[in-house]
Amino acid sequence: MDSLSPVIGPKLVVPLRSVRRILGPDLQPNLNRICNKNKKINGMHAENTKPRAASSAAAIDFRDRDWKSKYEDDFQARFNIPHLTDVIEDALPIPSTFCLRMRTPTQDFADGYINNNDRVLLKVINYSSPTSAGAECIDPDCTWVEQWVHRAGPREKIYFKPENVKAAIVTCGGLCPGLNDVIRQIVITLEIYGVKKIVGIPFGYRGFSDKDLSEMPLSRKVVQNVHLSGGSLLGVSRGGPSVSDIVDSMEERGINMLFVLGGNGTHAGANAIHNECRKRRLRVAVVGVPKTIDNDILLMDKTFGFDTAVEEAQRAINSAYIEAHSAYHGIGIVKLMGRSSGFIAMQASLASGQIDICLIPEVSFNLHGPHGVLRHLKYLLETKGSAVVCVAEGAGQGPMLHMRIGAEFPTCFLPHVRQGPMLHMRIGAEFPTCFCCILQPFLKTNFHHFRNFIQKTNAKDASGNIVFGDFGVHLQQETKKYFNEIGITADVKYIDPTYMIRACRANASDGILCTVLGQNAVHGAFAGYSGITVGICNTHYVYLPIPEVISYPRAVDPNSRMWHRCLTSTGQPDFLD
Ligand SMILES: Nc1ncnc2c1ncn2[C@@H]1O[C@H](COP(=O)(O)OP(=O)(O)OP(=O)(O)O)[C@@H](O)[C@H]1O
Ligand SMILES: O=P(O)(O)OC[C@H]1O[C@](O)(CO)[C@@H](O)[C@@H]1O
Ligand SMILES: [Mg+2]
Repeated sequence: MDSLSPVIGPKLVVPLRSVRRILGPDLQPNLNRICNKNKKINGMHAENTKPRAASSAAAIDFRDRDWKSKYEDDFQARFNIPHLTDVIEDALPIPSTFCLRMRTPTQDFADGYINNNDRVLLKVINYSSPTSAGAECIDPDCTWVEQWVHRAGPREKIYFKPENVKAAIVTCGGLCPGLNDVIRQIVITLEIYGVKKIVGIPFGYRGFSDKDLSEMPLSRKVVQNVHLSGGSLLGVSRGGPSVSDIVDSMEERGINMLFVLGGNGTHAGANAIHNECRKRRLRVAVVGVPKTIDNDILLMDKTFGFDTAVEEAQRAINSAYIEAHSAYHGIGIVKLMGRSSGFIAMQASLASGQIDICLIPEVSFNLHGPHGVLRHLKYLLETKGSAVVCVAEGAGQGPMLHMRIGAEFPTCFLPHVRQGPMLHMRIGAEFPTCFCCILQPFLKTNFHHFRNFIQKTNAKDASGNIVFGDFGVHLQQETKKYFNEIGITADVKYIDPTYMIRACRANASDGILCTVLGQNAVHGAFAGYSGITVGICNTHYVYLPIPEVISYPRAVDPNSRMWHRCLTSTGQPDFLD
């Protein structure tokens, strides 16, 4: 297959540390060598720099007549969900103690169990061409390939006797609307199975090691009304003890079911805890519930809290609109969360219909220059009299690099990533600039053209996440400066509702999502699964192996219908030279 043929797949954002992890120890020196070599040849024309690994070592040989069935088998193996019996041969099932039967059963009341072989289709669109908007294709012909994942829900056989269970719940990372709803449902469902020992670990993973923090006994009575307020009953934190210390602590406390509520960092921790438990041959189920208002977890329709955050953001946007609309030459700027994904900003802009410019991390833009954001603001003041800008926290931190693996990015560098997906990386913060020069001949966009990005801070939070400079403040200052310089009056108002959109109670749709996810987490643990997480795919609830949902953060696809709808709604041009 021609290495430059248009193979289109799902989009991904890969931070540098992930690139290094994906490359593996064998290929890492290549990355380093390319970077070092490029430092020496700095100044050379990009056209003259031939990448070492430009040839595509295709992951799939599409000439093989069986490639499709091989792909489907491989997919099935990847999405197989780990079970206690994989390592503990003598773990025997017992009939489920989860029962909704009425005291006087009627004939039409089904048990409601899920068969272990039930599956949900992950991708439901049959794209007829790689050029169809948002197409996710495996091969150049965009052949229909079935991708099935495990259906979530209660099983007829369970692998834990409720009287022997000590279940623990921990909430990690930042706050998210709905945490209390999930905690509540986990506790209620555990009690229906007959579990008596349920505890909360205070303040995230930290609660496993901090001797001053004691576990919180939980029962239906304790959690009955917790969903009526936001935050987490248990508290949250970033950073914390090592995985082996966490598992030591679990052994000491006799915890054999652990429910972990958190984002991609928390899930990486949960998977490591699951692996450590396996290594020690412990009969423990570790089940995650994805929590992130950023909606940056792969494969799911959405994560809980996201809808609420978008809804809360409406108030800030509406205030910005009123302020801007009521002022002479008013400009309202609203900054919303989204470290590496612009879902909140995009959806909030779409929902409000009041946004003129939406800036997200996944889409590069120039602030200054003839086609920059500031020039467009001037145009909006001249034509509309006011303007409202919605900016995601991670926007403007550096130009984005978009490459299709196989077609533009050498697949030999990414042996574990399937042919076809797009790479979206923030140059500088997530992708080394020197490596980028090497790839320049293959890139559609010349990243040298982008300028006026915010200064890198190099700061990290306790979990190792990059802390970005405040682009909202930067945009406000640059806007004021620009209009001052060109002698046009502009009344610039900046609203930062950052914590207000997440420190609130879940709305009704998130409330339902949390309820179902919490219940399914308990069903998964009792069914003997571990190292899994729960999610909603195409409106159905599923169990997924943790590594598959956190291999990189989910990002807005700049070629997706949704981003195009957002552009249609705002009417903004691209801000490229
Ligand atoms: N690779 C990892 N292995 C083990 N533990 C991790 C890993 N990454 C993060 N953690 C732990 O997971 C917890 C939460 O991580 P983090 O602060 O990144 O939040 P998160 O789960 O990604 O949620 P949010 O969406 O709010 O950022 C922290 O206690 C951190 O120490
Ligand atoms: O200030 P905190 O608590 O670290 O949380 C902020 C972060 O939370 C998130 O919403 C989710 O990780 C990020 O977008 C944001 O950077
Ligand atoms: Mg995270």
